Amino acid sequence: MNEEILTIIKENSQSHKYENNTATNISELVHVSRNEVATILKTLVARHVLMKIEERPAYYIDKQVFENEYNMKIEQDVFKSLDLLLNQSRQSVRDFDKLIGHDGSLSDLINQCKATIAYPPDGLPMMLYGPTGTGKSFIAKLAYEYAKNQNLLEAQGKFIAVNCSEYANNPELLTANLFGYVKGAFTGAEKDKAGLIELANGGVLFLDEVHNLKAECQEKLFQFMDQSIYHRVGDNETWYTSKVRLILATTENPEKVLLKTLQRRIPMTITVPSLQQRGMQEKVQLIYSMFKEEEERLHKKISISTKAYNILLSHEFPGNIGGLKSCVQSCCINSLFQENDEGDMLIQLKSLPNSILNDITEKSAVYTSASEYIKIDDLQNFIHKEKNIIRLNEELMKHYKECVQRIINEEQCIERCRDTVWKYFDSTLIYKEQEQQKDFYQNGIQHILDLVAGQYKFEVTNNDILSVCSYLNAYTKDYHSFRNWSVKNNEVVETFYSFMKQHYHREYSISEEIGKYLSSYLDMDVLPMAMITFIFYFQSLKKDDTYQKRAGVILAHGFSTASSIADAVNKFLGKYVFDAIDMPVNVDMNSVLQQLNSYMKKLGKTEELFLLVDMGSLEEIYKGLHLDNVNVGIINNISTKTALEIGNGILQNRAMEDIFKDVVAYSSTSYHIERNRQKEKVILCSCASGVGTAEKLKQIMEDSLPLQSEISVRVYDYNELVEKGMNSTLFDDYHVLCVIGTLNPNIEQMNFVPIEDLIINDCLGELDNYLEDSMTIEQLQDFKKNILKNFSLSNIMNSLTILNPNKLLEHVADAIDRLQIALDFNFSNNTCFGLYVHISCLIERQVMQKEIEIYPDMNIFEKEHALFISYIKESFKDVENFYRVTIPIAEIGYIYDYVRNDKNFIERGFCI
Ligand SMILES: Nc1ncnc2c1ncn2[C@@H]1O[C@H](COP(=O)(O)OP(=O)(O)OP(=O)(O)O)[C@@H](O)[C@H]1O
Repeated sequence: MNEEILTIIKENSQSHKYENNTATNISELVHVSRNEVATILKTLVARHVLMKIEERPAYYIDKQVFENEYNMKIEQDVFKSLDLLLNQSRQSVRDFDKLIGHDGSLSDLINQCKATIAYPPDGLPMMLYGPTGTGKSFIAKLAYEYAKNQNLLEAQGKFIAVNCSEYANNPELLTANLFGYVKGAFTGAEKDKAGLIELANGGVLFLDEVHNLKAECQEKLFQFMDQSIYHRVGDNETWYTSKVRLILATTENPEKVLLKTLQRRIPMTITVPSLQQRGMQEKVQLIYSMFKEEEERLHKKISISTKAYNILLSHEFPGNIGGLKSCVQSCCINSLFQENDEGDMLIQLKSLPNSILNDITEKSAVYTSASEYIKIDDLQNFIHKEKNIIRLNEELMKHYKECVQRIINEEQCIERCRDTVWKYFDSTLIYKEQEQQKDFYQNGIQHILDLVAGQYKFEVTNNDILSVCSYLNAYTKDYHSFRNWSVKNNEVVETFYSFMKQHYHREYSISEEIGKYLSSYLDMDVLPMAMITFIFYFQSLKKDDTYQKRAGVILAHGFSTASSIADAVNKFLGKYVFDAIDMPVNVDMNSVLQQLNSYMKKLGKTEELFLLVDMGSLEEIYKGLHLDNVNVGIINNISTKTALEIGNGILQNRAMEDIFKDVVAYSSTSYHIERNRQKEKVILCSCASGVGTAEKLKQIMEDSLPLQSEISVRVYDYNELVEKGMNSTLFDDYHVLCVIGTLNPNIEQMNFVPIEDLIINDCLGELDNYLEDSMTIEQLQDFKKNILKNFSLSNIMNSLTILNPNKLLEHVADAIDRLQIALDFNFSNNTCFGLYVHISCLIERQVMQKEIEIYPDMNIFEKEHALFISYIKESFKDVENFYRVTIPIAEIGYIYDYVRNDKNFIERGFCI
């Protein structure tokens, strides 16, 4: 019982949900009376295992967890409030540990400070150089505290700070205040006075904004630095001495503002980074601690809207940490009377100072799925990420152990783990780092992900790169704890890892591959628990289209038969083609089917699945599969050789049946194809004028389709359509509702709508016949309305050609007029229209030098229709001259097809 209670309290303590650890809550969870739980809790407090917070209702915190987190020892076991406990933890923090970033961006700086101030015998002068508000004064004060704590200073040694900019207009006064003066040294010097240098004797003198020191004062100062002696102002005789550790600070480049002689006497210049350079983790910590201070000051809890919070995180404060701090304070003042039902003060977007609101730009876009308001205390969850990574391990392990103990099933286990990992990765993305901050490390990871993505056919987004970087950052920072944790849990991690391999072969292979690259490129040793985390994360990666269309899986009995074959074949093919499912040797058919069906569920929208099995009745398998809109080909008795042949066929995009037939011909395999895929309904755009025209036509059609229509539009080469007719493989994959184009391909059983019908004739009624089964009445009406709008002649011309459509039409109309005169008959409106469009596209093709060179039986056409060819040449002479093109015979052939299909031409029985 104690164990169970302790686990609950530990978990809540780790996630800072302390308030959940009340006796009542716990008694409900463990199904034991509240009194009994209260007695147990009391004993645990007495044994210093738990701390009691005596609020109403009282709650409990795991002492060890708290002590580890705050890196301190707590003597007391009972506290009146949580704030008192937190206060104690804060007060116990010594000197440099008070700096946020002491274990991060400022750790080198702190080491430099420590070494300089402790340098024997009396420390060395140091210069802190950095933009305003970055913490130079704070660091100087902490350096003093450090020296004090290390007994480097005399007992009475003080910290004296002087801001030189306050004396900018009166440099003499600064010199006098620093070095002291004697009576009569200047008007008003009524008696001798010791300077600050003397006051600081045995302690630290901090000179801020030192670039304001005039040359004279600088000279006096370096003499003091050299020999620890100086004159008071007005007395050049007496030497005074003082033992002071000097810290100087400036926002200006010391090399430009200080005398060389002074510079030489400052051996250590320490650069303090700007707020932007501190990284997201430290920003969160700063915001947290600033609001925490305000909570204490105002005796109120604070919640902040995610929008306001994200702006605080991403805004570039010119005043750096100081600027952020004043912004936090302004927010609190502006929201003093803004409360929610729980009495929390609410910081909203409107609480931000106007200067920041006016500056909100695109780059403030932040990625968080958190709820609308965040409690300041909850920000803690985003801090200590290094420890979070161990907590993440713990949580994953907990789900897995529950699965092993059969408290939850495998599916639930995977779902919970995935959820946990995604939430973790989400929280690392609260703020998108800016592009220019990409460092070598990030570039390396991007390169690795790109390499692996190419091989495994998935897409990598910028967020993926940031997420992986962020995880690996935390991982390297806390590598030792991670390794210790792994050693302790080694056995379970190993079985967990093979469990993952069995269920997610593809993601497993991706993680392994990335692990290998990380080790060879970035010298990183990725432990199995980190691999497991990646396997869960990579389940979210979007597979690219080719993978999406055709998938392959090898299913075999034996510990690693399937995965060995799959790995070998994938390596050989240089692409990830096959997933693998390893089945225990004596497993029954039901379990096989169960595995397969859950695999099919994971697969998503695949059109074809190649299922390679080692044995078993094909019939038994396909009858047990839940197939939904996917064609499945099952082949048995597979080997590495047959798998390789099939993999090759998949990559070459050969038809499933052809691939299987080839394999069966030389091996003792058999196959069965279960066609279950519903063909996609399409409208085909195919134009004699070329694929380019068809593409543009497709665009207009797509713009006209109603939003929710299940019909899509595809382009198909006109000549291929004419040549192959219904035998084209296109019809295996698609249910073609109709073809729209400039010239009828004359295929039986195929509906054709000439483009001109969409423009001039009210022939849209015909579309009803073709589309009524695939669209609702409303959708059809919308579609037709959009067509009428989008298919005006000028719109078509504008979309189809890059040439000036008005000029082009004028020329074409003239040429067609001439052709009609030569032929001595008038084309029907439809033919005219078709010819306008066709010939305009034809001219554009010539101009762009993309002419059509083939016309079926061209030689015969040339011989038999010489007269027609000469008419065209004559009629289009001006067009040819104007555009400097020559209309080739093949193109004339297609013009002839228009003319020959004209109803007036047919009626008059012409033959030219
Ligand atoms: N690392 C840090 N952790 C916590 N608080 C910090 C940190 N750095 C600075 N601060 C806080 O930010 C505020 C500004 O710091 P500080 O005045 O020391 O900056 P500065 O560089 O001396 O500025 P200036 O150049 O304008 O004098 C102070 O309130 C300080 O306590």
